[in-house]
Amino acid sequence: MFATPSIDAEPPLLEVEALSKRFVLHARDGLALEVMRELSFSLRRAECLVLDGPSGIGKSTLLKLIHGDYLASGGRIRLNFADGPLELTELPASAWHRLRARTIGYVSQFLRVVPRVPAEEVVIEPLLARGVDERTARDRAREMLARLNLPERLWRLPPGTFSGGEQQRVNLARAFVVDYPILLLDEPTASLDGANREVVIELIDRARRRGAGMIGIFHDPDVRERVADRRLALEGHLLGAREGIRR
Ligand SMILES: Nc1ncnc2c1ncn2[C@@H]1O[C@H](COP(=O)(O)OP(=O)(O)OP(=O)(O)O)[C@@H](O)[C@H]1O
Repeated sequence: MFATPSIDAEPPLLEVEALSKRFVLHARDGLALEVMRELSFSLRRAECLVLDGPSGIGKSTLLKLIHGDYLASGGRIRLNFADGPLELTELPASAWHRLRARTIGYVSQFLRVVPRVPAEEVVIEPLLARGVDERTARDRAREMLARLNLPERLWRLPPGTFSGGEQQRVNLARAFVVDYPILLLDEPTASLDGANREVVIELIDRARRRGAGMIGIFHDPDVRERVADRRLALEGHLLGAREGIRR
């Protein structure tokens, strides 16, 4: 008898094994802050994994480790592509730019604005980086900004002076305008009103339907409930700062 291939036979999109992180505070006489110890989990295609756990437990740190903003102190992060696995913890610094442009989208808590670059160009940039022609990129960026209800009069202005919610919507447009296989969402609805929260929930549903794997932090319990396919409680795996300080 031959085994029937099933979707479960597919390797997970992302595998995290025994991931650890300690920050060494050089300005504090080399004090080490242990934030994560041997965390293991996996992320499948077409799912939204929601991180649970109290403030300071390491949720944002986990997203930053996967996005390559922080170096792991131990363990592995593996991406399984159709043509084989890629070990992110061994990736040279020069390869990260391409990986972020093509594979891992990230909505950070705060928009990192580049002075004088208008909102529309901020959203177009990841499309151009993926080789989309300028006309199509502009149309798609405008469509996404309109979908997120950013007033058209703001599109040609740099977002540095925008309100928190307006900046957050530029950030969201930049991440959702591209069909990233993996999306990391750090409080994407924190500064939004109810109507725009609904738009984000729809964008997450749409990303799930096209097969994206998402890891998200959502403080709003209603949003958390509605978007989560699975939850990952960090308490069991992580040390809070209280226990973590060691020399
Ligand atoms: N760059 C850094 N240097 C030193 N310590 C850091 C750094 N980044 C995070 N930490 C510490 O790591 C711990 C976890 O922080 P993190 O932001 O990941 O928590 P969180 O669970 O996302 O919290 P919140 O829900 O409040 O956003 C905190 O004690 C924080 O002070």
